[in-house]
Amino acid sequence: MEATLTQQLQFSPWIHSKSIAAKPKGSLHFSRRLEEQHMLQAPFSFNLQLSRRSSHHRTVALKISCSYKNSSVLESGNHRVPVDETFTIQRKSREIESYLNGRCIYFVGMMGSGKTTVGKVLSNALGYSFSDSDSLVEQDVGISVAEIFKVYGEDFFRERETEALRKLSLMNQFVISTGGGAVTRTINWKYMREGISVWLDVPLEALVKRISAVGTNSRPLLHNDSTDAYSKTLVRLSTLLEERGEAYANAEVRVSCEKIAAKLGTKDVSNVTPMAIAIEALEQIEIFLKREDGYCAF
Ligand SMILES: Nc1ncnc2c1ncn2[C@@H]1O[C@H](COP(=O)(O)OP(=O)(O)O)[C@@H](O)[C@H]1O
Ligand SMILES: O=C(O)C1=C[C@@H](OP(=O)(O)O)[C@@H](O)[C@H](O)C1
Repeated sequence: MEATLTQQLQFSPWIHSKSIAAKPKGSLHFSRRLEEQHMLQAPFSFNLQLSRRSSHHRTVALKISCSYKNSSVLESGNHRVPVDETFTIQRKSREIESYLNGRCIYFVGMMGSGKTTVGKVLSNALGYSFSDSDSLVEQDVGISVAEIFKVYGEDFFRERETEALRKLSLMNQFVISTGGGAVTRTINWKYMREGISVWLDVPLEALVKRISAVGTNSRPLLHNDSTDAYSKTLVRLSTLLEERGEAYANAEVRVSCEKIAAKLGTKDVSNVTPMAIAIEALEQIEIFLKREDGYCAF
């Protein structure tokens, strides 16, 4: 989808033909006639076009034109500059905030899918607080998730995880990173439905690469004594994804990293930044709200 915003700026600065002519070829140049005169005052207009493609990488087209005594004496080529993602996420956040009406956003997804990383980016953009259900459990029990699994077992952890989600369901204006296994319990969905659940759908290979980069110490379900941690992590994550795939699909919103990468013209999701994912999450949440007609602007 292309949409352009054209901004005409007219002003008449003093222009020194030599300084402009010194610019690299193809950027700005004067016709020959002007070069004899070193100083002139000419009506000078900028033409800025913000072109919006379907992806988050919008660009600004800068076209400069200048006329002197009713004849064009200066022209520039089209210059396209990427518009910073920060501008985009701030704009999207402002657009959606009143629709959200303070409801929490719950990120669900496999270990390593970016729930915490993207969650912090989004909370910052929305001016929401950020919370991580794992951290709440650790604060409640007083030891790490890995130690909880070791000392009390997974069932104990799952009970504490549900309690953390129950407490979070009473909050407003939070972005919440849930543990990768939160989707496995129906009761957890009851709590997450108080807000909007967003599934970060990341390909298995990317998950393994990301987790291998930081190690599996904090993820007890991936603990292994194998010398080849990468392949063990791959096998374990693949099994978990197989078991949970349908559960993640219960989320109201899905953010596909592969689709974002495709919009960027690549198949490599490692080029997809947390900011780009957060922007896509906002766009998909907006679509969800409009489809459900569930938003009520103030
Ligand atoms: N879009 C991304 N591109 C590259 N690395 C990422 C991206 N999102 C997260 N990561 C990295 O992946 C690892 C896991 O991210 P994290 O946010 O902790 O995932 P989760 O909370 O879902 O387990 C971290 O090292 C993080 O820096
Ligand atoms: O997938 C899982 O079952 C788990 C994921 C972990 O959270 P992250 O998704 O933040 O790693 C943590 O809740 C626990 O180790 C169990």
